This record gives sequence, structure tokens and C-alpha cells, in this order.
Amino acid sequence: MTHMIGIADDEFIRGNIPMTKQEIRILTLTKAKIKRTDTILDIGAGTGSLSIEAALLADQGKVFAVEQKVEGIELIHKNATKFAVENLTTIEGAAPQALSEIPPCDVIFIGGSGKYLVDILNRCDSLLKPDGRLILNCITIQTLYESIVYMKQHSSYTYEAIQVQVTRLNKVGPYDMAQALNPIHIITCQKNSKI
Ligand SMILES: C[S@@+](CC[C@H](N)C(=O)[O-])C[C@H]1O[C@@H](n2cnc3c(N)ncnc32)[C@H](O)[C@@H]1O
Repeated sequence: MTHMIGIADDEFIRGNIPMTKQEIRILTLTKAKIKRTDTILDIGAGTGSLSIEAALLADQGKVFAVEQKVEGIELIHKNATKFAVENLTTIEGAAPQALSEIPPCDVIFIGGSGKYLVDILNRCDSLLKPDGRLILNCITIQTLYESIVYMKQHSSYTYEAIQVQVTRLNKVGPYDMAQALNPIHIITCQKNSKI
């Protein structure tokens, strides 16, 4: 059965690793246009919330979840077990070095890159199939800027970007109080097969 995206945040097992929130996850997965047989790479997979939903959508494909923190890897394993996901492989280590064994991909997510963004983008460029999609979730302005500059310098891509800032109404006693989540930029990059 096709997975309906939008698992609630509190359904995931969480620790001290920042997790992509439900509303951002929904948008990110929608932009990726995942097909059931896709091979997907999630760089900076954190708790695995995005990887898990991607794996449920690509139930006849594969997801590779790359995360540099041991706690994240443990959380991804726990969440994969909780959601009965069997088509997900974790890779512990920092990109781009940790990407040496990844096969060609239909979809790549970058949710964390540290100081290595351009090297990671170069490696992703060699991994992404023609017509593949690369989706960046940018928390910092530097990641946003470097990614846009990279895409402008590489004519094999077209891209669009949005800024999203979600405010949830949380229950506080008898009240519903607005509580803002961090703004984020989502860049959707499409690799063209014809240039
Ligand atoms: C905002 S979190 C990602 C959240 C994740 N999408 C989720 O749903 O839980 C960013 C993650 O990227 C990881 N990270 C940062 N740079 C990395 C790199 N170069 N290679 C692998 N992981 C990296 C961090 O350890 C962190 O867990």
C-alpha cells in the first residue's frame, strides 16, 4: 500500500539529535517526487525521520542514510525497527568520505553537511542519475548561499527555492498558543538529462 506522508513527530524515537519536523518533512518529500523503485540517499540523516518516510514511499527501492553521529545511527536503527522498514541501510560517517560505496541515486537529500558542502555537492553530482532530484534543507544562510551559487555555476541543474516558517498552535492549559519553529530554506534541484 502506498505510504501517506506526514508521520507525527512524537511517533519517532528521538534523542539529542535535531529532527526534521513533520511540516518540513512533508514539503521535502513532496518536492522529491519519490517513486516506489527509487534509490535514495539521505545525507545527515539525523534521527532518520526523513529516511524512514522516504523508505516507506520507495518500498521497492533502497534508502541509504548517512549520519556522522553514533547516537543518530542508533536512533535510525530504532526508528526503522519501529516502522518495520527493511529497505534502509545506515552508513556511519561524515560525507563526502562516507559516500564512497553509494550507487547511482534517483533522489538525494542533504539535511546536514558541516564544512563540506561543496565537496558533498560535487560527490552528489556524480551520484545523481540524469533527471534525478537533489533536495537541500538549509538551516543556515551560508548553506543556502553556497548551494544557490553552486547551482548557478552548474548549468546541468535547474532549481527552485522556498523559505518556510511554520508556527504551531500548541495547547497551553485552556489556551492555544502560537509557537514558532525555525525558518528553513528548501532548495529543489533537478538534474537535466539534456543540456
Ligand atoms: C538537522 S539534522 C537532520 C535531521 C534529519 N533529516 C531527521 O529527520 O532527523 C542534521 C544532521 O546532519 C548531520 N551531519 C552534519 N554534517 C554531516 C556530514 N558531513 N556527514 C554526515 N552527517 C552530517 C548531523 O550530525 C545531524 O545529525
